[in-house]
Amino acid sequence: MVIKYGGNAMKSVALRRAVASEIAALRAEAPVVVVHGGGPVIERELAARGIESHFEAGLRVTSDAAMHVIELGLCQLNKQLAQDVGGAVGLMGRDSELLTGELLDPARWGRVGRVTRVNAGLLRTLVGAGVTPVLGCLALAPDGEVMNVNADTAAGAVAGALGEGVVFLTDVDGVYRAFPDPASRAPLLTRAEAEGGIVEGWIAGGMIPKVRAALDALAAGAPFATIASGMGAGVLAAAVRGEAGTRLVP
Ligand SMILES: Nc1ncnc2c1ncn2[C@@H]1O[C@H](COP(=O)(O)OP(=O)(O)O)[C@@H](O)[C@H]1O
Ligand SMILES: CC(=O)N[C@@H](CCC(=O)OP(=O)(O)O)C(=O)O
Repeated sequence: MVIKYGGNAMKSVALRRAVASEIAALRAEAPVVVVHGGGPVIERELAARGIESHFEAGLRVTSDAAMHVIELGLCQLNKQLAQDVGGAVGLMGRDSELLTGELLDPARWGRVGRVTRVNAGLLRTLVGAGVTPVLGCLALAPDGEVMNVNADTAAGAVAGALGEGVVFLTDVDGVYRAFPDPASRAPLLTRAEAEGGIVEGWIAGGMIPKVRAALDALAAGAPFATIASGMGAGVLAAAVRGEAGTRLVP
């Protein structure tokens, strides 16, 4: 299965290690591919260099200078995560064309792209050799340079290409029908409900790319796609069993 890891669920070293050990424990049941972002690391690295960045429709507008810094930050995080998980190899999407794609609209977003092809064969080879791929979300653009891909989008594309289930770990227990009330968590959410939620506005901000990536993964053949919390012990395993989080259904 594919585990997407990023955002607030990696804000402290203790949390990062806790999530890594939950991911490592899951491998006793099924092989795992980790796809990660690193919004907090990116923010920190850009701020340290005085590079401002903002989001357009949930995607970070990425200048060439920002792209350079984002790659530095995410590559280092990638090595750290692979080490935390153990028995893993850290790679970026641009390595061996693991993730290739196209730029969305350079006039609007700079070097932001979407994934059109996944080197699923290499991921299967690594998993078959008993190694866990830990894949950073930066992909190869048609011009041979790196591009910035939202990590949820990248994880959804990987799950779809592998035909495997995906869990998106985040800082909330799933999709809430009345955010921020956790009692309003939807255990199941159909495509129609999710699309309605985006239009009506109760699914907003960073939840939109997660829901869209989950629906895209399902459409591409992933057997399940669940959004769950990376903040609590045991939640990941429960989410895989369908006992935590929000499972998107067709
Ligand atoms: N209906 C909703 N249910 C839960 N969270 C929501 C909802 N709508 C918007 N959100 C927001 O989405 C956030 C998760 O997205 P994001 O911050 O991008 O996560 P990550 O950084 O883990 O990828 C939540 O923390 C919450 O603020
Ligand atoms: C295009 C775009 O927005 N890319 C994201 C990539 C990292 C990411 O998605 O990280 P999280 O999963 O931690 O949010 C960004 O630059 O923040």
